[in-house]
Amino acid sequence: MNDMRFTERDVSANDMKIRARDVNVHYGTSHALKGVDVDILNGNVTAFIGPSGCGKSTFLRCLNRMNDTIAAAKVTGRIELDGEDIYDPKVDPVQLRAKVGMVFQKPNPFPKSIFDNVAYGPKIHGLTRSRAELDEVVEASLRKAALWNEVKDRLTAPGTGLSGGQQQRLCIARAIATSPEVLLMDEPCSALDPIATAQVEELIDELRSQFAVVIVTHSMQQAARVSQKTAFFHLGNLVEFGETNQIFTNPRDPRTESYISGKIG
Ligand SMILES: Nc1ncnc2c1ncn2[C@@H]1O[C@H](COP(=O)(O)OP(=O)(O)OP(=O)(O)O)[C@@H](O)[C@H]1O
Repeated sequence: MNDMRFTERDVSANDMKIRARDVNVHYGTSHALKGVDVDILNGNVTAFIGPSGCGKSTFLRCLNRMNDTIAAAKVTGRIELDGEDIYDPKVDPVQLRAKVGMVFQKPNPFPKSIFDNVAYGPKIHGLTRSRAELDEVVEASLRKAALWNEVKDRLTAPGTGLSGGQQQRLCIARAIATSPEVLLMDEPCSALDPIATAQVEELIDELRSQFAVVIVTHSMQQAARVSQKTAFFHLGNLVEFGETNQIFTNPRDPRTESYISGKIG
């Protein structure tokens, strides 16, 4: 299949989840992200790669307005979720973040029980009407996060007592308990050992059948393993965006080539 046909298929209205156009971010006078255009598609894992400080996390945080929480950050441009402008003043960022969930680099369970960590989002968003329904959501979320079998007999134990890899899967369960449409993951495996990393990577592949997944990673091997689309950032610019296989085997921009061959970064 040639690239043009891929492009036509990929941008069909059903596949498009997030459409970002001319996104710029300034932190005070520093121009951290420069005119970025990206399409995030349903059923895909999209990896953001690039050297430290190139703007990957800054752009990721634009997608659920987490930059709103950073006083110095000013975001311009347009980002649509299902065709709706997420920066429209009518949009409630808390509701938006239930639809566009996020998992951070360091597992950060709340100082609550395993059950309450997962139940928190459905409770504050009023998504369940009874205790039985809440129990179902918690179990389903822990199952989707591949953690249920390890914790089902100790749901009242503190989430912080789990291993690092289990804590990260708990955070994934917490993020998916509100039935998000997009899951943003900022270096989700960087604090994990190789076994826990493999478990989370396997999970990411399963999750993409339910949500669009976006992952920031420093590991090119991980990007190649888990993603279908890759965006390469450099000095605040989106240099190249395309099929992961093409980016890693036949990059079009010399800067991408230098990065994947280890010459920059
Ligand atoms: N809260 C902030 N205040 C001021 N500047 C920031 C802030 N967060 C990021 N920056 C700056 O914006 C630029 C992009 O940072 P960002 O964290 O998005 O890069 P990154 O590609 O995710 O880096 P890394 O791979 O090291 O996490 C950097 O120059 C960084 O110093």
